[in-house]
Amino acid sequence: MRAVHFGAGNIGRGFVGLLLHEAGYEVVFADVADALISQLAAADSYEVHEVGDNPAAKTVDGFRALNSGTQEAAVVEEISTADVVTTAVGPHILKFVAPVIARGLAARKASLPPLQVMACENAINATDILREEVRAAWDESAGDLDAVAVFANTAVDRIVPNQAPGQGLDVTVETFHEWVIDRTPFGGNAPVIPGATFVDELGPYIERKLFTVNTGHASAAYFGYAAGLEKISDAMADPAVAAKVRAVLDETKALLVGKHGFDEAEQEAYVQKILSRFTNPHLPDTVVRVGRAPLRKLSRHERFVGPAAELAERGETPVALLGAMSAALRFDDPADDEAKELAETLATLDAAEATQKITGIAPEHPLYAGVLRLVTDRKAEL
Ligand SMILES: NC(=O)c1ccc[n+]([C@@H]2O[C@H](COP(=O)([O-])OP(=O)(O)OC[C@H]3O[C@@H](n4cnc5c(N)ncnc54)[C@H](O)[C@@H]3O)[C@@H](O)[C@H]2O)c1
Ligand SMILES: O=P(O)(O)OC[C@@H](O)[C@@H](O)[C@H](O)[C@H](O)CO
Repeated sequence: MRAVHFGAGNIGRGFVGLLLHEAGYEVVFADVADALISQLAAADSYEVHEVGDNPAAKTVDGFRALNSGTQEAAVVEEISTADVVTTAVGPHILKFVAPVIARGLAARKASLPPLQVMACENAINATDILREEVRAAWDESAGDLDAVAVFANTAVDRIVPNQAPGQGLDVTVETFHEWVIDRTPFGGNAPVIPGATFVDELGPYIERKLFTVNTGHASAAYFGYAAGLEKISDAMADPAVAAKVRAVLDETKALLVGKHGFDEAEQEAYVQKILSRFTNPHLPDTVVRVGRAPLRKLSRHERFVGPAAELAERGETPVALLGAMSAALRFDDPADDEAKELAETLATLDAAEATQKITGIAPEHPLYAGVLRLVTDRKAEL
Protein backbone atom coordinates (compact mmCIF):
# COMPACT_ATOMS: atom_id res chain seq x y z
CA MET A 1 0.00 0.00 0.00
CA ARG A 2 1.29 3.44 -0.87
CA ALA A 3 0.25 6.94 0.20
CA VAL A 4 1.42 10.17 -1.40
CA HIS A 5 1.33 12.91 1.24
CA PHE A 6 1.61 16.60 0.24
CA GLY A 7 3.22 18.80 2.91
CA ALA A 8 6.09 17.31 4.91
CA GLY A 9 5.87 20.00 7.60
CA ASN A 10 4.78 19.81 11.22
CA ILE A 11 1.51 17.89 10.94
CA GLY A 12 2.67 16.03 7.83
CA ARG A 13 5.64 14.38 9.52
CA GLY A 14 4.32 14.52 13.09
CA PHE A 15 0.85 13.14 12.55
CA VAL A 16 -0.51 12.16 9.12
CA GLY A 17 2.77 10.59 7.93
CA LEU A 18 3.14 8.78 11.26
CA LEU A 19 -0.40 7.34 11.24
CA LEU A 20 -0.15 6.26 7.60
CA HIS A 21 3.22 4.62 8.36
CA GLU A 22 1.73 2.83 11.38
CA ALA A 23 -1.16 1.69 9.16
CA GLY A 24 1.36 -0.04 6.88
CA TYR A 25 1.53 2.47 4.04
CA GLU A 26 4.78 3.32 2.29
CA VAL A 27 4.63 7.13 2.52
CA VAL A 28 5.92 9.30 -0.33
CA PHE A 29 6.26 12.86 0.99
CA ALA A 30 5.76 15.59 -1.63
CA ASP A 31 6.73 19.15 -0.72
CA VAL A 32 8.17 22.23 -2.41
CA ALA A 33 10.70 23.00 0.36
CA ASP A 34 13.83 21.76 -1.34
CA ALA A 35 16.10 21.49 1.71
CA LEU A 36 13.43 19.54 3.60
CA ILE A 37 12.85 17.14 0.71
CA SER A 38 16.59 16.59 0.23
CA GLN A 39 16.94 15.82 3.92
CA LEU A 40 13.99 13.42 3.88
CA ALA A 41 15.20 11.73 0.69
CA ALA A 42 18.61 11.15 2.29
CA ALA A 43 17.23 9.87 5.61
CA ASP A 44 16.28 6.31 6.54
CA SER A 45 14.02 7.39 9.40
CA TYR A 46 12.93 10.19 11.73
CA GLU A 47 11.53 10.22 15.25
CA VAL A 48 8.24 11.62 16.53
CA HIS A 49 8.62 12.65 20.19
CA GLU A 50 5.29 12.75 22.00
CA VAL A 51 5.52 15.04 25.04
CA GLY A 52 3.14 15.50 27.97
CA ASP A 53 1.49 12.73 29.99
CA ASN A 54 2.80 9.29 28.97
CA PRO A 55 5.58 10.57 26.69
CA ALA A 56 6.76 8.25 23.93
CA ALA A 57 9.03 8.19 20.89
CA LYS A 58 7.98 6.64 17.60
CA THR A 59 10.06 5.94 14.53
CA VAL A 60 8.88 6.57 10.99
CA ASP A 61 10.87 4.78 8.28
CA GLY A 62 10.45 3.25 4.86
CA PHE A 63 9.36 6.58 3.32
CA ARG A 64 10.51 8.36 0.18
CA ALA A 65 10.43 12.07 -0.66
CA LEU A 66 9.92 14.08 -3.86
CA ASN A 67 9.94 17.78 -4.65
CA SER A 68 6.50 18.39 -6.14
CA GLY A 69 7.81 21.57 -7.79
CA THR A 70 10.92 20.27 -9.52
CA GLN A 71 9.99 16.57 -9.71
CA GLU A 72 6.37 16.97 -10.70
CA ALA A 73 6.41 14.17 -13.29
CA ALA A 74 7.64 11.72 -10.65
CA VAL A 75 4.89 12.80 -8.24
CA VAL A 76 2.28 12.39 -11.00
CA GLU A 77 3.56 8.87 -11.62
CA GLU A 78 3.39 8.02 -7.90
CA ILE A 79 -0.20 9.25 -7.73
CA SER A 80 -1.14 7.24 -10.81
CA THR A 81 -0.53 4.01 -8.88
CA ALA A 82 -1.00 5.08 -5.21
CA ASP A 83 -3.80 3.94 -2.90
CA VAL A 84 -4.16 7.14 -0.91
CA VAL A 85 -3.36 10.86 -1.30
CA THR A 86 -3.38 13.13 1.74
CA THR A 87 -2.50 16.80 2.17
CA ALA A 88 -1.38 19.00 5.07
CA VAL A 89 -0.24 22.12 3.26
CA GLY A 90 -2.68 24.80 4.46
CA PRO A 91 -6.16 25.46 3.00
CA HIS A 92 -4.91 28.22 0.66
CA ILE A 93 -2.33 25.90 -0.88
CA LEU A 94 -4.83 23.24 -1.99
CA LYS A 95 -5.31 24.98 -5.35
CA PHE A 96 -1.60 24.54 -6.08
CA VAL A 97 -1.45 20.79 -5.35
CA ALA A 98 -4.76 20.04 -7.12
CA PRO A 99 -3.41 20.17 -10.72
CA VAL A 100 -0.70 17.62 -9.84
CA ILE A 101 -3.33 15.32 -8.32
CA ALA A 102 -5.51 15.80 -11.41
CA ARG A 103 -2.64 14.78 -13.70
CA GLY A 104 -1.87 11.73 -11.54
CA LEU A 105 -5.53 10.69 -11.66
CA ALA A 106 -5.69 11.16 -15.44
CA ALA A 107 -2.70 8.81 -15.80
CA ARG A 108 -4.32 6.11 -13.63
CA LYS A 109 -5.14 2.71 -15.12
CA ALA A 110 -8.86 1.91 -15.19
CA SER A 111 -8.15 -1.45 -13.53
CA LEU A 112 -7.02 0.25 -10.29
CA PRO A 113 -9.47 1.00 -7.49
CA PRO A 114 -10.30 4.69 -7.02
CA LEU A 115 -7.64 6.81 -5.36
CA GLN A 116 -8.68 7.75 -1.81
CA VAL A 117 -8.07 11.49 -1.32
CA MET A 118 -8.20 13.20 2.09
CA ALA A 119 -7.21 16.79 2.87
CA CYS A 120 -6.01 17.15 6.47
CA GLU A 121 -6.32 20.91 6.91
CA ASN A 122 -7.93 23.16 9.50
CA ALA A 123 -10.93 24.21 7.45
CA ILE A 124 -14.54 23.08 7.23
CA ASN A 125 -14.71 20.37 4.54
CA ALA A 126 -11.20 20.98 3.19
CA THR A 127 -11.42 17.87 0.99
CA ASP A 128 -14.47 19.35 -0.78
CA ILE A 129 -12.35 22.43 -1.52
CA LEU A 130 -9.58 20.19 -2.86
CA ARG A 131 -12.05 18.15 -4.95
CA GLU A 132 -13.40 21.29 -6.61
CA GLU A 133 -9.85 22.45 -7.38
CA VAL A 134 -9.03 19.02 -8.86
CA ARG A 135 -12.24 19.22 -10.90
CA ALA A 136 -11.24 22.66 -12.16
CA ALA A 137 -7.91 21.23 -13.33
CA TRP A 138 -9.43 18.01 -14.69
CA ASP A 139 -8.93 17.11 -18.35
CA GLU A 140 -12.41 15.95 -19.40
CA SER A 141 -10.90 13.79 -22.15
CA ALA A 142 -9.50 11.60 -19.34
CA GLY A 143 -13.03 10.43 -18.48
CA ASP A 144 -15.08 10.71 -15.32
CA LEU A 145 -13.19 12.10 -12.32
CA ASP A 146 -15.62 10.45 -9.91
CA ALA A 147 -14.75 7.04 -11.34
CA VAL A 148 -11.07 7.34 -10.47
CA ALA A 149 -11.11 9.11 -7.11
CA VAL A 150 -13.01 9.11 -3.81
CA PHE A 151 -12.80 12.32 -1.79
CA ALA A 152 -13.45 12.16 1.96
CA ASN A 153 -13.52 15.06 4.41
CA THR A 154 -11.58 14.72 7.65
CA ALA A 155 -10.87 16.56 10.91
CA VAL A 156 -7.31 16.35 12.22
CA ASP A 157 -6.31 17.24 15.75
CA ARG A 158 -2.82 17.15 17.21
CA ILE A 159 -0.83 20.19 18.33
CA VAL A 160 2.46 20.18 16.46
CA PRO A 161 4.53 23.32 17.11
CA ASN A 162 7.18 24.71 14.82
CA GLN A 163 10.27 22.60 15.38
CA ALA A 164 13.45 23.91 16.99
CA PRO A 165 16.27 24.60 14.56
CA GLY A 166 18.86 21.82 14.66
CA GLN A 167 16.28 19.13 15.35
CA GLY A 168 16.61 17.78 11.83
CA LEU A 169 13.58 15.80 10.69
CA ASP A 170 12.50 14.78 14.18
CA VAL A 171 9.20 16.25 15.35
CA THR A 172 8.01 17.10 18.87
CA VAL A 173 4.25 16.73 19.24
CA GLU A 174 1.68 16.44 22.02
CA THR A 175 0.56 12.94 23.02
CA PHE A 176 -3.10 13.61 22.13
CA HIS A 177 -4.27 12.95 18.60
CA GLU A 178 -7.54 12.52 16.75
CA TRP A 179 -8.11 11.97 13.02
CA VAL A 180 -11.81 11.70 12.22
CA ILE A 181 -12.71 10.68 8.66
CA ASP A 182 -16.06 10.66 6.85
CA ARG A 183 -16.72 6.99 6.09
CA THR A 184 -19.62 7.52 3.71
CA PRO A 185 -17.82 8.32 0.41
CA PHE A 186 -15.85 5.04 0.53
CA GLY A 187 -18.90 2.81 0.07
CA GLY A 188 -17.63 0.05 2.34
CA ASN A 189 -13.99 0.24 1.14
CA ALA A 190 -12.58 2.77 3.59
CA PRO A 191 -8.82 2.67 4.07
CA VAL A 192 -7.65 0.78 7.14
CA ILE A 193 -5.93 3.36 9.34
CA PRO A 194 -5.98 2.09 12.94
CA GLY A 195 -5.13 5.51 14.41
CA ALA A 196 -8.12 7.17 12.70
CA THR A 197 -11.83 7.14 13.57
CA PHE A 198 -14.37 6.70 10.77
CA VAL A 199 -17.80 8.29 11.25
CA ASP A 200 -21.01 8.52 9.24
CA GLU A 201 -21.68 12.18 10.02
CA LEU A 202 -18.50 14.27 10.08
CA GLY A 203 -20.03 17.78 10.06
CA PRO A 204 -20.57 18.12 13.82
CA TYR A 205 -17.06 16.76 14.53
CA ILE A 206 -15.38 19.25 12.20
CA GLU A 207 -17.27 22.17 13.74
CA ARG A 208 -16.64 20.92 17.26
CA LYS A 209 -12.92 20.66 16.56
CA LEU A 210 -12.54 23.98 14.72
CA PHE A 211 -14.82 26.00 17.04
CA THR A 212 -13.35 24.56 20.25
CA VAL A 213 -9.69 23.60 19.70
CA ASN A 214 -8.91 26.23 17.10
CA THR A 215 -11.14 29.02 18.41
CA GLY A 216 -9.70 28.54 21.90
CA HIS A 217 -6.16 28.17 20.61
CA ALA A 218 -6.32 31.31 18.46
CA SER A 219 -7.90 33.24 21.36
CA ALA A 220 -5.01 32.20 23.62
CA ALA A 221 -2.61 33.28 20.88
CA TYR A 222 -4.09 36.74 20.26
CA PHE A 223 -4.74 37.55 23.93
CA GLY A 224 -1.26 36.18 24.77
CA TYR A 225 0.35 38.24 22.00
CA ALA A 226 -1.41 41.37 23.28
CA ALA A 227 -0.07 40.60 26.78
CA GLY A 228 3.50 40.34 25.41
CA LEU A 229 3.75 36.58 26.04
CA GLU A 230 5.67 34.23 23.78
CA LYS A 231 4.44 30.72 24.47
CA ILE A 232 0.86 29.40 24.46
CA SER A 233 1.46 27.67 27.80
CA ASP A 234 2.62 31.03 29.27
CA ALA A 235 -0.49 32.71 27.88
CA MET A 236 -2.68 30.08 29.52
CA ALA A 237 -0.79 30.54 32.81
CA ASP A 238 -1.86 34.21 32.80
CA PRO A 239 -5.18 34.28 34.74
CA ALA A 240 -6.59 37.16 32.69
CA VAL A 241 -5.84 35.44 29.38
CA ALA A 242 -7.11 32.07 30.63
CA ALA A 243 -10.39 33.66 31.80
CA LYS A 244 -10.94 35.30 28.39
CA VAL A 245 -10.22 32.02 26.56
CA ARG A 246 -12.64 30.20 28.85
CA ALA A 247 -15.34 32.81 28.16
CA VAL A 248 -14.86 32.35 24.41
CA LEU A 249 -15.23 28.58 24.77
CA ASP A 250 -18.38 29.03 26.86
CA GLU A 251 -19.90 30.82 23.88
CA THR A 252 -18.86 28.20 21.30
CA LYS A 253 -19.95 25.46 23.68
CA ALA A 254 -23.44 26.98 23.83
CA LEU A 255 -23.56 27.07 20.03
CA LEU A 256 -22.28 23.51 19.56
CA VAL A 257 -24.64 22.08 22.17
CA GLY A 258 -27.59 24.03 20.76
CA LYS A 259 -26.84 23.36 17.11
CA HIS A 260 -25.59 19.77 17.08
CA GLY A 261 -27.15 18.42 20.26
CA PHE A 262 -23.84 17.47 21.87
CA ASP A 263 -24.43 16.46 25.46
CA GLU A 264 -23.56 19.49 27.62
CA ALA A 265 -21.48 17.50 30.15
CA GLU A 266 -19.64 15.74 27.32
CA GLN A 267 -18.89 19.06 25.64
CA GLU A 268 -17.69 20.52 28.94
CA ALA A 269 -15.31 17.55 29.36
CA TYR A 270 -14.10 18.15 25.79
CA VAL A 271 -13.45 21.84 26.61
CA GLN A 272 -11.57 20.91 29.81
CA LYS A 273 -9.41 18.42 27.93
CA ILE A 274 -8.55 21.03 25.32
CA LEU A 275 -7.71 23.71 27.88
CA SER A 276 -5.35 21.23 29.57
CA ARG A 277 -3.68 20.54 26.19
CA PHE A 278 -3.02 24.28 25.74
CA THR A 279 -1.26 24.41 29.13
CA ASN A 280 1.16 21.54 28.28
CA PRO A 281 4.48 23.07 29.42
CA HIS A 282 6.50 20.48 27.48
CA LEU A 283 5.16 21.70 24.17
CA PRO A 284 7.19 24.65 22.88
CA ASP A 285 4.29 26.22 20.98
CA THR A 286 4.24 29.95 20.33
CA VAL A 287 1.57 32.62 20.05
CA VAL A 288 2.93 33.64 16.65
CA ARG A 289 2.56 30.14 15.19
CA VAL A 290 -0.94 29.68 16.56
CA GLY A 291 -1.94 33.24 15.58
CA ARG A 292 -0.43 32.92 12.07
CA ALA A 293 -2.47 34.04 9.08
CA PRO A 294 -4.97 36.30 10.90
CA LEU A 295 -6.90 37.10 7.70
CA ARG A 296 -7.64 33.41 7.20
CA LYS A 297 -8.62 33.08 10.85
CA LEU A 298 -10.90 36.16 10.70
CA SER A 299 -12.60 35.06 7.48
CA ARG A 300 -16.32 34.35 7.22
CA HIS A 301 -16.58 30.64 7.94
CA GLU A 302 -13.53 30.30 10.17
CA ARG A 303 -13.04 29.88 13.92
CA PHE A 304 -14.22 33.34 15.07
CA VAL A 305 -16.68 34.82 12.60
CA GLY A 306 -18.24 31.40 11.89
CA PRO A 307 -19.51 30.71 15.42
CA ALA A 308 -20.05 34.40 16.28
CA ALA A 309 -22.28 34.84 13.21
CA GLU A 310 -24.32 31.76 14.06
CA LEU A 311 -24.77 32.91 17.65
CA ALA A 312 -25.90 36.34 16.41
CA GLU A 313 -28.34 34.66 14.00
CA ARG A 314 -29.76 32.82 17.03
CA GLY A 315 -30.32 36.12 18.81
CA GLU A 316 -27.27 35.83 21.11
CA THR A 317 -24.55 38.47 21.52
CA PRO A 318 -21.12 36.82 21.29
CA VAL A 319 -19.26 39.20 23.62
CA ALA A 320 -16.18 37.06 24.31
CA LEU A 321 -15.78 36.05 20.66
CA LEU A 322 -15.89 39.71 19.65
CA GLY A 323 -13.21 40.35 22.29
CA ALA A 324 -10.99 37.70 20.71
CA MET A 325 -11.61 39.16 17.25
CA SER A 326 -10.61 42.55 18.60
CA ALA A 327 -7.32 41.06 19.82
CA ALA A 328 -6.85 39.35 16.42
CA LEU A 329 -7.16 42.76 14.69
CA ARG A 330 -4.16 43.84 16.79
CA PHE A 331 -1.93 40.89 15.81
CA ASP A 332 0.96 42.59 14.03
CA ASP A 333 3.75 39.99 13.97
CA PRO A 334 6.21 41.52 11.47
CA ALA A 335 7.11 38.05 10.16
CA ASP A 336 3.52 37.26 9.19
CA ASP A 337 2.48 38.29 5.65
CA GLU A 338 -1.24 38.22 6.50
CA ALA A 339 -0.68 40.38 9.59
CA LYS A 340 0.96 42.95 7.30
CA GLU A 341 -1.93 42.74 4.84
CA LEU A 342 -4.40 43.09 7.71
CA ALA A 343 -2.64 46.25 8.91
CA GLU A 344 -2.66 47.66 5.38
CA THR A 345 -6.36 46.86 4.93
CA LEU A 346 -7.17 48.59 8.22
CA ALA A 347 -5.05 51.60 7.28
CA THR A 348 -6.28 52.08 3.72
CA LEU A 349 -9.98 51.11 3.65
CA ASP A 350 -12.79 52.83 5.48
CA ALA A 351 -14.30 50.93 8.42
CA ALA A 352 -17.25 49.54 6.45
CA GLU A 353 -15.07 48.34 3.56
CA ALA A 354 -12.49 46.84 5.93
CA THR A 355 -15.19 45.04 7.95
CA GLN A 356 -16.61 43.44 4.86
CA LYS A 357 -13.23 42.57 3.36
CA ILE A 358 -11.80 41.03 6.55
CA THR A 359 -14.86 39.24 7.95
CA GLY A 360 -17.17 38.82 4.95
CA ILE A 361 -20.06 39.98 7.15
CA ALA A 362 -22.68 41.97 5.21
CA PRO A 363 -24.29 45.14 6.66
CA GLU A 364 -27.67 43.42 7.09
CA HIS A 365 -26.21 40.63 9.26
CA PRO A 366 -26.93 40.80 13.04
CA LEU A 367 -23.17 40.55 13.77
CA TYR A 368 -22.29 43.49 11.52
CA ALA A 369 -22.65 46.33 14.04
CA GLY A 370 -20.42 44.49 16.51
CA VAL A 371 -17.57 43.85 14.07
CA LEU A 372 -17.86 47.32 12.52
CA ARG A 373 -17.31 48.76 16.01
CA LEU A 374 -14.19 46.61 16.51
CA VAL A 375 -12.76 47.66 13.17
CA THR A 376 -13.59 51.33 13.81
CA ASP A 377 -11.87 51.21 17.22
CA ARG A 378 -8.79 49.51 15.77
CA LYS A 379 -8.56 52.02 12.92
CA ALA A 380 -8.70 54.88 15.44
CA GLU A 381 -5.47 53.58 17.00
CA LEU A 382 -3.52 53.49 13.72
N1 LIG B 1 0.56 22.03 13.27
C1 LIG B 1 -0.59 21.69 13.83
O1 LIG B 1 -0.72 21.66 15.06
C2 LIG B 1 -1.77 21.32 12.97
C3 LIG B 1 -2.75 20.48 13.52
C4 LIG B 1 -3.88 20.17 12.76
C5 LIG B 1 -4.00 20.65 11.47
N2 LIG B 1 -3.02 21.45 10.96
C6 LIG B 1 -3.21 21.91 9.59
O2 LIG B 1 -2.26 21.24 8.76
C7 LIG B 1 -1.88 22.10 7.67
C8 LIG B 1 -0.35 22.24 7.69
O3 LIG B 1 0.03 22.83 8.93
P1 LIG B 1 1.50 22.66 9.50
O4 LIG B 1 1.45 23.18 10.88
O5 LIG B 1 2.00 21.30 9.25
O6 LIG B 1 2.28 23.70 8.57
P2 LIG B 1 3.78 23.62 8.07
O7 LIG B 1 4.09 24.97 7.54
O8 LIG B 1 4.65 23.03 9.11
O9 LIG B 1 3.72 22.58 6.85
C9 LIG B 1 3.17 22.87 5.59
C10 LIG B 1 4.08 22.26 4.55
O10 LIG B 1 3.46 22.43 3.28
C11 LIG B 1 4.48 22.68 2.34
N3 LIG B 1 3.95 23.29 1.14
C12 LIG B 1 3.66 24.59 0.90
N4 LIG B 1 3.24 24.75 -0.38
C13 LIG B 1 3.26 23.52 -0.94
C14 LIG B 1 2.95 23.03 -2.24
N5 LIG B 1 2.50 23.85 -3.21
N6 LIG B 1 3.10 21.71 -2.49
C15 LIG B 1 3.54 20.87 -1.51
N7 LIG B 1 3.86 21.28 -0.27
C16 LIG B 1 3.71 22.59 0.02
C17 LIG B 1 5.46 23.60 3.09
O11 LIG B 1 6.72 23.63 2.47
C18 LIG B 1 5.46 22.93 4.46
O12 LIG B 1 6.49 21.96 4.57
C19 LIG B 1 -2.64 23.41 7.90
O13 LIG B 1 -3.85 23.35 7.18
C20 LIG B 1 -2.93 23.39 9.39
O14 LIG B 1 -4.03 24.16 9.74
C21 LIG B 1 -1.92 21.80 11.68
O1 LIG C 1 -3.04 25.59 11.75
P1 LIG C 1 -3.85 26.87 11.92
O2 LIG C 1 -3.07 28.07 11.55
O3 LIG C 1 -5.19 26.76 11.28
O4 LIG C 1 -4.16 26.99 13.48
C1 LIG C 1 -3.10 27.06 14.41
C2 LIG C 1 -3.28 26.03 15.50
O5 LIG C 1 -4.45 26.33 16.23
C3 LIG C 1 -3.41 24.62 14.93
O6 LIG C 1 -2.34 24.29 14.10
C4 LIG C 1 -3.53 23.59 16.07
O7 LIG C 1 -2.27 23.36 16.64
C5 LIG C 1 -4.13 22.30 15.56
O8 LIG C 1 -5.28 22.53 14.82
C6 LIG C 1 -4.41 21.32 16.66
O9 LIG C 1 -5.09 20.24 16.14
